[in-house]
Amino acid sequence: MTPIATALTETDCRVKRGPYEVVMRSGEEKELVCKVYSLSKKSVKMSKETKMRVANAFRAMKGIGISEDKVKPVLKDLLKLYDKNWAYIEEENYRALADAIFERDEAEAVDCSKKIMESEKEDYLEEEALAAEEPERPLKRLRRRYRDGQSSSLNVPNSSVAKLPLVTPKEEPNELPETCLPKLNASQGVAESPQPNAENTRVNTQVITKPRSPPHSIRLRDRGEGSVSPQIPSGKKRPVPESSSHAVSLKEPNVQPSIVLSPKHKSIASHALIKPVDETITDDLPRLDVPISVINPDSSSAGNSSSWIVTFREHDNHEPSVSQSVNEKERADSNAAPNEQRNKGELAMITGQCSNLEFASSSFEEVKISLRLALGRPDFHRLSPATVLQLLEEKCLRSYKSLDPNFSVMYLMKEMRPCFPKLGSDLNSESQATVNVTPTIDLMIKSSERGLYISSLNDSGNSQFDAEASVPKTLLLPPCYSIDDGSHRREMDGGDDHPGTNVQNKENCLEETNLSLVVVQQPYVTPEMIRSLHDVVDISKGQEKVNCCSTCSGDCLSLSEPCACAHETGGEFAYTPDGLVKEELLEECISMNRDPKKHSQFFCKECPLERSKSEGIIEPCKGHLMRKFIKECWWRCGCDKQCGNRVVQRGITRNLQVFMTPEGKGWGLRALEDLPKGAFVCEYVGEVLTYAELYDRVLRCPKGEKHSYPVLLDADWDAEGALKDEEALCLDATYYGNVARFINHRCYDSNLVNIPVKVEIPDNHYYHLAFFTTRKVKAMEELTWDYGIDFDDHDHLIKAFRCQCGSKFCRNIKRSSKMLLANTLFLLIPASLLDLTVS
Ligand SMILES: C[S@@+](CC[C@H](N)C(=O)[O-])C[C@H]1O[C@@H](n2cnc3c(N)ncnc32)[C@H](O)[C@@H]1O
Repeated sequence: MTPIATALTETDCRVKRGPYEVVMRSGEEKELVCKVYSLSKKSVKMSKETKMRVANAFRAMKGIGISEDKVKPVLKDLLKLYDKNWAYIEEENYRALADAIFERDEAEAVDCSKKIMESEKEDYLEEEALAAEEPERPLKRLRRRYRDGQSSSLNVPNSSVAKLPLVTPKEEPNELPETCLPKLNASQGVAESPQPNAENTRVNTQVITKPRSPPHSIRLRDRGEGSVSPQIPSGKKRPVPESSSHAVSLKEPNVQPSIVLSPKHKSIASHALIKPVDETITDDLPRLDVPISVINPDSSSAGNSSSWIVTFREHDNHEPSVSQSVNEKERADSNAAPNEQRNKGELAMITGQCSNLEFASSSFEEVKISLRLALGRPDFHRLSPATVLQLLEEKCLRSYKSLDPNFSVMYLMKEMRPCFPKLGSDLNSESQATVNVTPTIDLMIKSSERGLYISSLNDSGNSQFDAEASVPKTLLLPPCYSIDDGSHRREMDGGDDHPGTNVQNKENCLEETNLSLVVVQQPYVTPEMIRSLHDVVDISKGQEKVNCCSTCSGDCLSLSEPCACAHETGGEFAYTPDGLVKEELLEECISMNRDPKKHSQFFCKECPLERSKSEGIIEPCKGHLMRKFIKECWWRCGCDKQCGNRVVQRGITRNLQVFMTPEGKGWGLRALEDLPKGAFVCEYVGEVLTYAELYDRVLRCPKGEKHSYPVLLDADWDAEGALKDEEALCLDATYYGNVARFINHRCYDSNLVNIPVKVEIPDNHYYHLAFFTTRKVKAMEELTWDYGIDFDDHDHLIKAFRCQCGSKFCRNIKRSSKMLLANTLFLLIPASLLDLTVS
C-alpha cells in the first residue's frame, strides 16, 4: 500500500471504505481529512470468506465448462452491481453469474462479427480503390470516410451492413398535456407544480414522474466539509456550448437520463417474434453460406410438444390483408387460397399496412404475447428492446394523466399476468376464434443486438452444435403462427371453433398453408451461446420459483431468517410490522442529516461532482456521507406486494393536503391525520439527470425563470476506481414532480427526513428517496424537510430564498441580520458620498 498523502498521526481515526481509507483527523479544528491510498489490485486482501465464495463460484462455473478467466471479470462486475451482496450471485446455483457470462460472450460474438464486417468493408474498399486507380483518393482516406459513416455515397455492396445507424428515440413533440406542466412562478423564484385549484386541495395520489425514473427524493446538499449547499457551480465556471443538447424548454423537456438497465429488461428479447418462413430476414449480419433450409415438423416429436393456441386479439390494419383475415369479415371469406392469403399478408407487411397483436397460450401454462408491426420502411433498422421500452414508457407517462410512478412496460406485463390463469382455466370465457395447434419445442437464440432467430439442429445440421452441447436436435415451430387466416384454421381444426390440442392436424396445417419452419443459420454461434440457451429452453417450464431467496414468500417480516434484502440494514429488516422505520435506523439517518460532520465521509480522488462543474481545474472533493440505505423486497423476491418489507413501493397511503402557508412560503404540504414517528409520507419525484446535464440545464434556464432546487443523489462513492459521470445522478423536479415538491424547507429540526431506498435494483446510485417522519406529527402540522441549503454560499447557481422556517436553529437568521445591518449602514451614508447612478 503506497500512501499518496502525508503520514497519519496516532489520533487520526481511520475508517475503511473498500480499497480506500477515510481518515478523520482530530486537529484543533476537528477537520476532516481524507487520505487516499493507491492500492495495487494485488494488495487488496480478500477475507477468507470471500476467497471461499470466489472459489465456490469458480467451481460452479467450471462445472458447466466455463474457465476461471472468463468468470473473473464478470464476477467482479456483478459484485459491484450487487453491492458485494453475494446472496444474489449465489442463488439458484450461480444463475446470475452464468447469465452474465453468457451475455458477455454473446456481446463479444456480436462485436467480433462487426469487426469481421469492418474488415470486409475495408477489403472491398481497398479493391475498389485499386480498381479505380485514383491517386487523389488514397485508400486511407476512403477508409476513414467509411469509418466516419460517409460511405453511403460509395457503392458498397451489402448496404444493409453499411448502414447501421444508431437508434435515436424521437422526442415526443409537445405531447405533455398542459396540466402536467409546472408553471414557473418567477416572483417566488421556484418552479411551481400544477397549482391546486383551491387553497386546500387534497392530494392522495402521486402526480407524474419521468419515464423510467424511479421516484427519487432529492438531496440538496452534499454535506461534506460542512458545506451544505447543493453542488451547483456558479455560472462562470462552466461555459455552456451553444450546441448543447441539454437545452431546456418548458414545453419540450429534452431529457435523456442515463439509466441503468434493470435486469428485468433482459428477458424481453426471449419473447420476441418468431420469424415465419417467408418473412424478409433483416439481420444486419452477414450470413454463412449455409443455405436456409425449410423443414417440416417431425411428427415423432409431437408427443413431446406443448400445444400452442394462438389467439389473435387485435389488428389495426385497415387494408385487406391476411392479418385482418382473423376478423370476422375476413374469416367469412374462406374462398381465398391459403397461399394467396399468405401472399397478401406479406404484401401487407411490406407495404406497412399490417399490425397485429397475438396472444398464444400453451398447455404448459405459458403465454406468449407478440406485437407485429410492419412499417414498410426500407431504411428501418434493428431496435434494441431497452430503447423501445424507454420510448414507450416516456410516451405513456406523458400521455396519461395519472400513472403509477413505478410504471414500466414490464410492470404492465406483470400486472397482466394474473389475468391469464383465470382466462386459461375458464374455457368459455374466451371465444378464441383462431386456433393453431402445433408441436413446439422452440429453441430461440436470443440476442438483443441481432434480434431473434429460430434455429434448428437437424441431422444435417452443424456438427459443432452436436459436439459442443447437447441441445435438442429437433426443433419445431408453430407453422401457422403469424400469417394465417381464421377460416383456414377452423378448417384445419375440423370446424371446431374451440381451441384444442389438435396435434393430428398439424401436418395439414403445414401443408395447406405452405407455412413451414425456418432454419436460420446462426452466423457466429459459439459453444457459450449454445449454453446460454439454458435460460431459454426451460425444462422445468417455469415451475420452479425464481426468487431472490427461497425463503421469501408472503410477508417477509415474519420470516425466522430475514431474506437477502435485509443485508443492507445489517441483517434486520428496516421496517416494523406497522410499516414504520425502526427507531435505531431512523435516528441514525436523522443524525446524518442534521449533523453530517459527526459521521464519516468519503473523499473521492476525483469527484464526479467537481468534474461536472468545471472543464478546467477539478476542485478537491468536498466529501460524501456514506448514507444508510433501505433495501425493500423486489421483483426477484417470492413475496407479494403486501410484504412488510415493501413500504415505499406501495406509494402514498396517508391523506395529504397541499395548502397555502400563512408565512409567505407559498404552497406547503401537511397531513390530515396524525402520523407516528418513522411513517412513510411520500417520495421525492423528479427527472433523473447526470450532474453535467443538470448544470447545463440550470445555466440555460431563461432569465427571470427560476429553476427548482435540484437534489443530488448519492453515488457509490467508495466504489473501486473513479465514478463515471453517468453514475453520479441528481433529481430535478422543475418540470416533473409529485406532491413532495410542495414540501417547504425547515432548518435542522424538520419533521421529515429523507432516506435512500433501493427497490428496483440493488444499486447505490439509482434509488428512491423517501420521506419519513422524524417524530410524531400532528394532523394539519406542516410537513418540512431540511433542504440543506448553505445560505452563505453566494456562488451557488440558484439563489437561496430568504428563509421563513421559524426554527430556532434557522441558518438564515444570521445572514438576515447581517444584511439588515448592512442596509442600515448604507442608508446612513450621505448620498453625496456615493457615486450612485440611478437609471
Ligand atoms: C420545493 S418548493 C416548496 C413549495 C413552494 N412553497 C411552492 O409554493 O411551490 C421550494 C420553494 O418554496 C419556498 N420555500 C420553501 N421553504 C421556505 C422557507 N423556509 N422560507 C421561505 N420560502 C421557502 C422557496 O421559494 C423555495 O424555492
